[in-house]
Amino acid sequence: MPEVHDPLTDPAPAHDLRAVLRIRAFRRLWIAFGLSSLGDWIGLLALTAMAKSLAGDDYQAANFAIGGVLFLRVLPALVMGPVAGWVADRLDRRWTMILGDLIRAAFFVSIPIVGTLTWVLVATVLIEIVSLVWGPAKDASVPNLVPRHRLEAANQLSLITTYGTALPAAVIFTAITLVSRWAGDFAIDLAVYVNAATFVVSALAIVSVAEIGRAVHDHEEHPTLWRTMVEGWSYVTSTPLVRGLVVGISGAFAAGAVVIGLGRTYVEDLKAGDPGYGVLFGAVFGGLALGMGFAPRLFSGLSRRRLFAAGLVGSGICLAALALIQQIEIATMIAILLGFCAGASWVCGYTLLGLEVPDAVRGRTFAFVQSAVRTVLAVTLAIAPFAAGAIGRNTWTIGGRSVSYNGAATTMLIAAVLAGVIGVIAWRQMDDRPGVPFWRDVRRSFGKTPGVYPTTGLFIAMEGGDGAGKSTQSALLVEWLKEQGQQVLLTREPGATELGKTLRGIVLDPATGDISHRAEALLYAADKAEHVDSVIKPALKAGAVVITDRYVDSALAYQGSGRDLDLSDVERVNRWATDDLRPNLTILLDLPPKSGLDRFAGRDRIEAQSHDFHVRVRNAFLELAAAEPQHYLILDATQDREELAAQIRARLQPMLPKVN
Ligand SMILES: Nc1ncnc2c1ncn2[C@@H]1O[C@H](COP(=O)(O)OP(=O)(O)O)[C@@H](O)[C@H]1O
Ligand SMILES: Cc1cn([C@H]2C[C@H](O)[C@@H](COP(=O)(O)OP(=O)(O)O)O2)c(=O)[nH]c1=O
Repeated sequence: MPEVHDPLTDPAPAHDLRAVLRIRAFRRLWIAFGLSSLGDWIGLLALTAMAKSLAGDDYQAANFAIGGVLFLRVLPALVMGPVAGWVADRLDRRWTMILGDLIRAAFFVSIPIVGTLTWVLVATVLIEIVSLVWGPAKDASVPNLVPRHRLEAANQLSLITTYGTALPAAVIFTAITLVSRWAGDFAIDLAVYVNAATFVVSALAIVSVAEIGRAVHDHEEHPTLWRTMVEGWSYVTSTPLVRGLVVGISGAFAAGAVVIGLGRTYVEDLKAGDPGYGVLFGAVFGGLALGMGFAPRLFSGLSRRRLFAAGLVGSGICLAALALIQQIEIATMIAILLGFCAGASWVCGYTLLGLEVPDAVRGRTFAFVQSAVRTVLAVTLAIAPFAAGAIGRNTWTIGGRSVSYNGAATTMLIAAVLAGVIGVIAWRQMDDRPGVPFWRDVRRSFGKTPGVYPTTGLFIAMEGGDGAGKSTQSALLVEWLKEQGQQVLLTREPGATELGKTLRGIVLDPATGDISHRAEALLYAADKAEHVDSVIKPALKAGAVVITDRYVDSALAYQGSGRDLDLSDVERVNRWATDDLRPNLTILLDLPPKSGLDRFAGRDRIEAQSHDFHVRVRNAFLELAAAEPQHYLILDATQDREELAAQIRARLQPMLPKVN
């Protein structure tokens, strides 16, 4: 693909992943990185399989060998993570990556040639150490290749690629082992060679990215792992919600890790061999990707906290089913479901952490979570196979029938119970909708219709807390749109119609006092119904750009989450009221509630609600946006007016109706 555009002026929105890939240098680095990740996963599968076969037929020895490989994979990161970053900062990044790839390729080639278990283990550690320097060199060069506003999308792409390549790796591994089954152990050797080849190709790809250049030495301090852990720990332990989240996220990881750690012997017990292992591994990671990608959208009406805890309990149930149902085809289905549940929890946990942890400690908290997850991963990967080996193969004779029950399945069952217990504890600590039965929530949140998006004109909603700057930005936007020759209508809720004015008087006048929350929701909904029918729809039909200052999201946030109403009830009422007409784009001006309310002095009936109420409202807005990112532009409203206006214009430019 030739470089036909300037990445700085690419009009695509900042979160558009394809726009990052249009940047040639980044695209090449990404290809190299994708290949290395793919190679890494194939290598992991091949080395565990090799460790097993080198350990011989002894169940215990095989489990110990696999546990050893997996544990040694994560050990260097634990011990040397921060040091590796420091080293990477002092070397030429491009050469670090090229040599890193070549060295890893050489180590992988050496493994089948030497062919001893000791060398498998030693080489695993050495390869991992090289990877540890390679990773930060790559991460640090990305900001030099992409413009600032695309950095987040670039990071997201890196993350997706790191975990996403596990699935094709599993497919390739399975294919190699199936095709060359007749070749015995050579199949595994072949997988290791394929893996080495991916590193060589990756090195070649990096040779062509001259832009990476020499590391600009910065003096930014890298906090030690120890300090990160201590600071994160003190914040996490003193905040119940965050404590629940961290324990839960670690639990979700541990559930996945148990399957990976025990998978090799588990499939052996089911007589499914190497191809079976590849399939099971791919199933867990495929499910994980599905859960991360689709669960929040699939259950968009379910509170994130509930989805988080439900995912954990679900992982536990799947793990138990996996232990009890000893049949490879069914086990594969369950493994997908298990990955899905763990992925749903993981992504909700991360979103919630992002929402609930204040700016000042967020960096440290995330660093703590990363370290905690690595530790849990290392411990689980190491302990699970050892526990399985220690339990061994058991056969009991009950009533004349012999029942065999093996260490791998027993250990999974124990882990299942632990995951379930953690899920229930997380549920208890975090449930934000006590009294509303879970299944009713699920039923209502599932399988919603997608809503109606206008095809003539353009419908834009401004949303955000009180004082976020919606009126200011709406006015600036109207001015710009008119300059572009657009027909524009600026309107607002509540109070844009005659009926609306009366309703606005009632809902906002402090003299109204406390009214039933359902009545309040219905008054706002009545204002919307009149607004949509008599103002918004006719203007859109005439081809205008309609900007509304507040719309349905305000009702979902203020009445659905601020008040103690059922979010899905509020949603249904509002869908009905608006004929399910949705904005083509919602601009969310995000601001901590206090900053917004400090911008002015008077308080109407809603603004006078408690601080907690406004925090719930803010989080609800962010969750709505996170569930459907393609229809949202989230802006940090602490920026100055002009900066905000420029970002809004950049996002809207490609969406505007054609002017004759
Ligand atoms: N980006 C900004 N930075 C600082 N103050 C702002 C900004 N945008 C608006 N304001 C001020 O904040 C107050 C609330 O802005 P307004 O646009 O009325 O918010 P909203 O319509 O969301 O309630 C006004 O006094 C406005 O001048
Ligand atoms: C549209 C809408 C607004 N509201 C609230 C949010 C605001 O506090 C108030 C509208 O007040 P308004 O003064 O128009 O908004 P702002 O303070 O942002 O300029 O009504 C709801 O609770 N539900 C809704 O559906």
